[in-house]
Amino acid sequence: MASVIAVENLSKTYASGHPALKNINLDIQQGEIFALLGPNGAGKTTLISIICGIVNPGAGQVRVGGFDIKADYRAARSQIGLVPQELVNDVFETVWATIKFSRGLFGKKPDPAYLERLLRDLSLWDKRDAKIFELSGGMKRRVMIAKALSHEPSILFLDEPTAGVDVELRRDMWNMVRGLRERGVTIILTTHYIEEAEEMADRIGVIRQGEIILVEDKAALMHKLGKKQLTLQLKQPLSSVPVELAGYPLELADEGHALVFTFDAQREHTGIAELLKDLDRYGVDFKDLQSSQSSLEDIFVNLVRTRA
Ligand SMILES: Nc1ncnc2c1ncn2[C@@H]1O[C@H](COP(=O)(O)OP(=O)(O)OP(=O)(O)O)[C@@H](O)[C@H]1O
Repeated sequence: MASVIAVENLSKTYASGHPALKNINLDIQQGEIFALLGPNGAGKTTLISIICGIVNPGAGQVRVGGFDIKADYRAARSQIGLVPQELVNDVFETVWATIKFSRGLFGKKPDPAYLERLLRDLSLWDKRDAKIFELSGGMKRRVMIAKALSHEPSILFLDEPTAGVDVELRRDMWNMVRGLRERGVTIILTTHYIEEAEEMADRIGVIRQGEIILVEDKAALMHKLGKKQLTLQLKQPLSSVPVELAGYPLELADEGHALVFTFDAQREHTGIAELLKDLDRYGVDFKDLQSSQSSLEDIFVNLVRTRA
């Protein structure tokens, strides 16, 4: 697959002297949904802002659709739609005027049919003649999305798209993102919500203190790092793991009422059969058992913690 965004050796130090990005290398593939995950202050917005030409890059090179963001700014920028974290709208304009104007900014020919479809998709058609200040917060956010898509970009950036939005809007957004992807639009989203990355992304990048510490196919990431746990509800509580079972990765939980065995689900030999035999041999009886797969959240927390 062709890469639509190529970031090479990108570093950024703000005037304050803060190194926000350190030698970032990243390729975004055409048509993928890429989730950039990272804690507060990791550099997500800085990276997006540089790619979109809002913040000056320091060292390094960024190409969008083959165009250098500095030398060919207009060509690069016209391919991008950006939904920023904060709401920025001229509040006295109508919804319709706002998106019509935004399209015009990119030198695109008027296309009322396209804009109508856009507003309908975002459940804003009924509000087309309303002024922005008359809208609810969620509707204003929808207008931001409509604005970002008004010039039919092939790449859409969503910076924390669902921070503070209700369940319904979040679901609508996810549906919209999937619909856009089906039409070949490349989507890059930043998020704190790991469930969002888990639900939406094809690939996940983790950024921490200005460095990309991991880029991986979501499925491969979960496959590679995902551990499974077997939880046994004990008939009699234990005060400690019996010494005879010390060789197993076991932990007590639920105040001694449960025994948790962590294993690698990818290995052929999980050790479960031996464990169950040994539990029987050493008289540890259980009344129930269940297994669970670690979520991307567990993986992410572990990753950030182990690198800290
Ligand atoms: N204009 C600026 N001047 C100086 N420092 C800045 C500026 N903008 C951001 N920073 C700093 O750069 C670092 C990265 O900030 P950035 O906004 O890119 O992080 P983020 O990952 O988007 O965080 P969040 O999840 O909180 O939005 C932070 O330490 C921040 O304080």
